[in-house]
Amino acid sequence: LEAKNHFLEWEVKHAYKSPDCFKKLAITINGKSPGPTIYAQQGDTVVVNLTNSLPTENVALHWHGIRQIGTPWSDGTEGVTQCPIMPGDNFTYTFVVDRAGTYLYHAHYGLQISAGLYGFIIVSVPDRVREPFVYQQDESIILKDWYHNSTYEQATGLSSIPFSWVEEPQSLLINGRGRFNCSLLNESPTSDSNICNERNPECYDRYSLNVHYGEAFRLRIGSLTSLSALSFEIEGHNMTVVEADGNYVEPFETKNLYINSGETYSVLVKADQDSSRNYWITTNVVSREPSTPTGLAIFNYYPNPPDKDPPTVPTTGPLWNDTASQLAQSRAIKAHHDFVHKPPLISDRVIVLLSTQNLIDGYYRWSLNNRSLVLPHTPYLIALKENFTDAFDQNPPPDSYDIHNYDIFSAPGPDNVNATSSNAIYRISFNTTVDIILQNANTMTPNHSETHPWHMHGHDFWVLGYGMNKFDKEKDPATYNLKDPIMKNTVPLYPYGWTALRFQADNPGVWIFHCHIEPHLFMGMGIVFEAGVEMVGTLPTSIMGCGETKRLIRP
Ligand SMILES: O=C1O[C@H]([C@@H](O)CO)C(O)=C1O
Repeated sequence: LEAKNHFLEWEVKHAYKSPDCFKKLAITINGKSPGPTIYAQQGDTVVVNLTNSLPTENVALHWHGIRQIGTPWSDGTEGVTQCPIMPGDNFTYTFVVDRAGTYLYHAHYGLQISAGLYGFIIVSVPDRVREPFVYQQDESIILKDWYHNSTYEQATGLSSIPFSWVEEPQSLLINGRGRFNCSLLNESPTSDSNICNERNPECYDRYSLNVHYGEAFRLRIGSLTSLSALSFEIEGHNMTVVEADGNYVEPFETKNLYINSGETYSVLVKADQDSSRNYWITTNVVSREPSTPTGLAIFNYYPNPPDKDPPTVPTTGPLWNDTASQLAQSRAIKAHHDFVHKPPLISDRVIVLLSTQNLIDGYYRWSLNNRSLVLPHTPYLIALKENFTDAFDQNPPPDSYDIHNYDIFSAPGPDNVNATSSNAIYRISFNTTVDIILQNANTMTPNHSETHPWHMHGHDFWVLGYGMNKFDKEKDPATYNLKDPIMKNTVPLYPYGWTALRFQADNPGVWIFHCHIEPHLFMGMGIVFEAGVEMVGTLPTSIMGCGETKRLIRP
């Protein structure tokens, strides 16, 4: 059977949207937020011709979980793999979806995920290939936190003195739908009553998942929240987790699924409850003290009306600060016994990344080993291929931090002058095995440490383990799961804890590894690494046009 090509024409443009009844300027694809779902089969080629119709703003689109083997210039990461797509310009992304599974796409520029530029990529198995579970129906739910102020105000606050944090979102959206309580706004009679209006045709009914009694279905759940870690549940129904980030999971049952920004899961659900009524589908903020109401959708048993509210009070989810239960679920996620990819037993290099919040020149920034990432004007991929050594700092960042003296439990004071902004990158020998130990610490607020979902481009990594407190390089590696670790592309780092990963640097290119909380990446929370860039083929000139690359495309 032949692989297919999918040709998609996408126009990125502004539109007023009211997904939770509050009218907001959003960034859409062909007028939609979330954008269209890409459905393809393993081995197919996806071609997206993107036109940037934003009048005053650049754009870039990342294909999250797609490794871009042989096409590192299609990764869609502005400053790393391409110049941004300017207003009025267009750019063609071409890539192979080489593995079945549940993936995402989203903007990789500014705070455009927060503005609504996101969607699903669903890749089915080849014909005649069986998955390790059966289901009658394949459904999907994409989760989003939603802010009412503009992403321009947010970006300004994050990059100003005094610092102004984005705070908690106003709504949680399930498949792009929520319902904000407009009466909370206290609108004066003179204010525009169209700002928040439940009769607005854009303010839809709740999303409704329609099932027949007795059926089993697969539910794909993806999160592209800007900030919030979430718990997801279907009232009265347990879920069996079977897929994580495109990899089959040794099945386990749970009442609620924890999901961080950038993660995808598939769960199996049996419609075996009282079919004379509907049930709530709920999502709640965890990890940060919530002030956002529960996100709601309806689990609808045929033949009840799809929009009929269930007779019960919606579930409020687990305690937001029950880190132990989140950690327990993370540890329960292992590779399916028939789909174990064994990691190499030893690594060639260990990079320990201490994650801290610091003041740099009075600005709030996040740093890894005291380096806060700022992207250069010349994308790394082009700078490295063309040997533009002035394009970024050529001294590599450190592989560790001052482990003996740094106290991860105390807030770095404003007098911490060690952290600096940097565009330096890690150079990794091609095809070597690398461990990354993510080490969490206290923020600048006393007795406060946060959860960060870390996402790697171009690779899946093995999740070797999680622990609390300071990673001990003598003792903790003995606890690694080298037998059946799950492979993922996004993994949580818990408060005051560590997460250990291993990956094979086998994909030639330049890749970013970063916190998937969009404002945190904006504040420098990421690293960039290169491996095998000399093996990358001829770069398309369409990725050029900014920084020093201008000289490459002039005759
Ligand atoms: O980056 C962040 O800044 C704030 C707070 O730490 C300082 O206001 C917060 O909660 C973050 O996640």
